[in-house]
Amino acid sequence: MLILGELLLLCTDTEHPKILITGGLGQLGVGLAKLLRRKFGKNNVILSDIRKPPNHVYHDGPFIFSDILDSKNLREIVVNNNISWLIHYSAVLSAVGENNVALAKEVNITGLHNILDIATDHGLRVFVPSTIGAFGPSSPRNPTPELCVQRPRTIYGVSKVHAELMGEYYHHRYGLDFRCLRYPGIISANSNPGGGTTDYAVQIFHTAVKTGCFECNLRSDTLLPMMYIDDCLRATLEFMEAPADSLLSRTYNISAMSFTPHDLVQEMQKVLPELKVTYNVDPVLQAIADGWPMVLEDIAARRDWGWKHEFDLSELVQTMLTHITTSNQRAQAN
Ligand SMILES: NC(=O)C1=CN([C@@H]2O[C@H](COP(=O)(O)OP(=O)(O)OC[C@H]3O[C@@H](n4cnc5c(N)ncnc54)[C@H](O)[C@@H]3O)[C@@H](O)[C@H]2O)C=CC1
Ligand SMILES: CC(=O)[C@H](N)C(=O)O
Repeated sequence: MLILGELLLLCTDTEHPKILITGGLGQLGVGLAKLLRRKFGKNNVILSDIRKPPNHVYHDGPFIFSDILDSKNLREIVVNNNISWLIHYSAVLSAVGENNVALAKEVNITGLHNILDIATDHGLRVFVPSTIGAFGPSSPRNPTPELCVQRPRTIYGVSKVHAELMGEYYHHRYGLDFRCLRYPGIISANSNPGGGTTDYAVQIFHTAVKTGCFECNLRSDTLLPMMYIDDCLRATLEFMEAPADSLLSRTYNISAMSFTPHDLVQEMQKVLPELKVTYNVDPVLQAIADGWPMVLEDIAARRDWGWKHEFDLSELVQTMLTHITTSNQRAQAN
């Protein structure tokens, strides 16, 4: 006969999803693993990547090597660990992708095919993030609705539209529980961005605190949708938990705020009045940003599964500066 403790353990094990995060050592994966582990238990969330994790990540919970291009190995990991949710974070982002189209095609398209096939074969719930980069210059840019023309001009954007369409196709054709959010540019203090067009909005905080100045690679009036990482990760968890019958769509925009470099600098100068910012525009990045949404409309996410952001520009700036200043002080003290 089972004693109460064993019974409770069995219930928790069956109630909690067993989650694999691919590409987990990038800007977003470690934070998501922390959030999911808090909710579902440390051992129910496996972080994976093709790189060696820093010590604190290795000791925080299960980590394994997984190359999404090795479909046999990926399948073994899913089967051996009884995975039920797959969070597919591996990707080559917009700026890196324009410098290496072949790599972006392989990781973002071939890799995605492996993920969708394995998720379908094993009945997984699969999350694939899309991006504001899935829109292009012919999309309405202010605001950009959920459903509109999508003709991106980057390999990153093309591969993300492909992911949205393939995932929705697998959902309708094979019943795959595919879920996709179009993230804005994500701002985080403890993790670095992986080579995108919106990276300036993270780098500016670190450089400003360290040196008091910053050289921005986008024009001062470039309006783009952005979100603080805590909102992004919470949205991902809430969306994954949403009952399937509440989801009228499988791909949603999510939005929090839009700002230009000028707006961001003005807000930062309220705390760092001496901050000096100069502009040295990168024409490749500027052309990408000029084709992306200025404001993302997210009515459907708010209506269907209750999405609500918490951080606006002033909260973002205060939180980022507090985090960075505190961790710099801690590093200096050690
Ligand atoms: N960070 C952002 O502002 C936004 C991110 N997203 C999406 O969210 C997801 C996560 O983004 P980030 O963490 O910022 O990306 P990132 O570029 O920081 O990290 C991507 C990770 O993928 C890994 N990776 C590359 N090739 C791989 C392979 N063959 N097998 C397994 N892993 C591989 C890399 O080692 C890296 O750790 C991506 O799909 C990205 O497109 C979408 C919109 C905004
Ligand atoms: C918005 C994104 O998808 C990413 N941060 C990028 O700039 O490529």
